[in-house]
Amino acid sequence: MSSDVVNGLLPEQKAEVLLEALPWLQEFAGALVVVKYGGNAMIDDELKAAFAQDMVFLRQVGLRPVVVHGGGPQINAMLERLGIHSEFRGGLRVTTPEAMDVVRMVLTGQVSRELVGLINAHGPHAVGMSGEDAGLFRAARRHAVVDGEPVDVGLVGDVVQVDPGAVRDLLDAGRIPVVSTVAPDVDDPTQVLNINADTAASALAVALGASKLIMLTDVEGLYTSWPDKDSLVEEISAPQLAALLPSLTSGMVPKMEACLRAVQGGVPRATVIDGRQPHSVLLEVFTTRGNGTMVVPAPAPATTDDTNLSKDPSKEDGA
Ligand SMILES: Nc1ncnc2c1ncn2[C@@H]1O[C@H](COP(=O)(O)OP(=O)(O)O)[C@@H](O)[C@H]1O
Ligand SMILES: CC(=O)N[C@@H](CCC(=O)OP(=O)(O)O)C(=O)O
Repeated sequence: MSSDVVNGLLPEQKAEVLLEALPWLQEFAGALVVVKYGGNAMIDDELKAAFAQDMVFLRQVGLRPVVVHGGGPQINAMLERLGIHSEFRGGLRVTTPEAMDVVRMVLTGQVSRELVGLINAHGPHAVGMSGEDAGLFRAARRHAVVDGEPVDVGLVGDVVQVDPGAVRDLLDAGRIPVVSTVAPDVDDPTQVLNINADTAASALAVALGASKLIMLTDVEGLYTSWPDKDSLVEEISAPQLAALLPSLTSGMVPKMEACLRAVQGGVPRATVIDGRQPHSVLLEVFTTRGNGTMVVPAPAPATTDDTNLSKDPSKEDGA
C-alpha cells in the first residue's frame, strides 16, 4: 500500500489495518524466522529495497529474521559475461570448477553485499556471512535426479552439518544474519561446493529450530499441475507433499523438497510466497490471509472437501 493510499484511509480503517497484525505480533514475538530470498524475486531495486525494509520491520517488532539468499539469475548473467557455459539438471546447476569460482564470487561478493547494504540503509543491522564462515555449513557432494536416474552435477553439495553458533551470536547481538550458500566439502575442506539456496535455508531453519521458513520466489506458490492456474495450493501436509514430489519439475523440486525437509525436521510451517509482490513477507507474517503455499506437518482437520488441495474461489467469495 503506498503512503497515498494509506493517507486516503479513514483513521478507523488505518487502526483496523494495524490491529490485524496484533494476533500475529503476539504469536511471533521473539520468533526466529528463516527467510529465503530467491534470485528470481530480486527483480528490481524497489522490490529489493522493500524486502530489506521488511527484514528491518521484523527485527524492530521483536522477531529474529535470518536471511538466506539465492542468486541463480545473477550467477547466470556473470557466467554469460565471462563466456562460461552453464546448465541445470533436476533443478541444480551443473557446476564445473570454473563455474564454482563464479558462483562463490557472485553469491558472497555481489548478492550478499547488495542485500546487506540495503538492510543497513536503515541502521547497522545486517552482517553477511557465507556457509564457509565459522563452520556454518559442511556439505557432501550430491547428484541430481532426472527421470529417476542419478545425474552427476559436479561441484554441488547438500548440507550435512550445520554449526549455527555464529548465526546465534549475531541474533543475540540484535543483528540480521545474511547467509550465502557456498560450503566446504566435508571430505575435503579445501574444496567449496555450490549449495542450492532452498536446501541450505531448510537445513539452517532446522538447525536453528526456526518457527517458520519463508521462501520468496517468482510464482504465487506451488501448483499441483503446473502451469494450470487453478491448481494453486494454499496448504499442504508433509505426507501429501511427499506423495506429490516425484511429479514436480525444475526449480520447484529443490524448493518443495526443502520445505518438506524443514517440516519433517521440526519447523512448524514452511511457506512459498510470491516475492514479486512488494512486502510479501510482511503480508505473510502479519495478515490473517497470508499468501502462497503453506507446508505443515500433519493434514488439516477434514472438511467437507478434504480431497482438493487447491484454493476454491467460490469459497473465497463466501459461497
Ligand atoms: N508445480 C510448480 N508450481 C509452481 N512453480 C513451478 C512448478 N513447476 C515449475 N515451476 C517453476 O519454478 C519456478 C520457481 O523455481 P526457481 O526458478 O528455482 O525459483 P527461485 O529462484 O526463487 O529459487 C517458477 O517460476 C515456475 O516457473
Ligand atoms: C546447486 C545450485 O543450483 N545452486 C544455485 C545456488 C543459487 C540459488 O539457489 O539461487 P536461487 O535461489 O536464486 O535459485 C545456483 O548455482 O544457481
